[in-house]
Amino acid sequence: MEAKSPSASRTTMTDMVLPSETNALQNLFGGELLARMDRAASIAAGRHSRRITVTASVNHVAFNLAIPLGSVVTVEAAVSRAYNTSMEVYIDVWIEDRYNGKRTKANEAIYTFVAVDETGKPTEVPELIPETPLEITRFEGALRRKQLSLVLAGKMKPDNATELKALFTK
Ligand SMILES: CC(=O)SCCNC(=O)CCNC(=O)[C@H](O)C(C)(C)COP(=O)(O)OP(=O)(O)OC[C@H]1O[C@@H](n2cnc3c(N)ncnc32)[C@H](O)[C@@H]1OP(=O)(O)O
Repeated sequence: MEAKSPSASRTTMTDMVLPSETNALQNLFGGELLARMDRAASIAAGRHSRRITVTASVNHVAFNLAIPLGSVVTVEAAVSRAYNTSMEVYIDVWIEDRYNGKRTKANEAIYTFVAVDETGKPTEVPELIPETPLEITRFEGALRRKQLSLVLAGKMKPDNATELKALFTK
């Protein structure tokens, strides 16, 4: 399988915030944003693997900035690291100023997707080769995030999480 760069999976979805998608403060409801991020990340994982992909884990979400009703919201997702059958997908969320078009980063999230065959069995994905400094930073941090996710899910013994342990022993 030929290795791919993050740009091969980059997925950009732009939409606005409607009244039915807001909370009591008239800001975008968190669950609605999670769904938008999941859709963009699923497309990115599919573009990298050219397989059916399923969400295995939501590793991190930060709702840093409330997104008001009427905002133009852009969700950008790209695979940040690929393993055997799983892929980490990094998602950045931006809002756009109505008058000058300036973009502000509102949120970010990290999801794990697994490529599966028609029976739902995990199947191999191409290697990912990062190119830009940001892609390299995200690639390098991905293994400890995978180990943390597996430890929290009870799928890895903490003793085997070498990258994660290294964070505390440096
Ligand atoms: C787009 C959507 O919303 S899809 C709907 C929501 N998602 C789903 O329905 C998925 C339901 N879950 C499943 O089908 C299965 O649990 C799967 C396919 C995710 C994993 O199946 P498993 O039998 O556990 O497979 P297995 O243990 O071999 O793991 C497969 C890969 O996932 C990784 N993985 C599994 N769980 C996690 C986790 N919690 N965090 C990070 N990685 C994980 C494994 O490390 C492995 O990666 P690798 O092959 O790259 O090393």
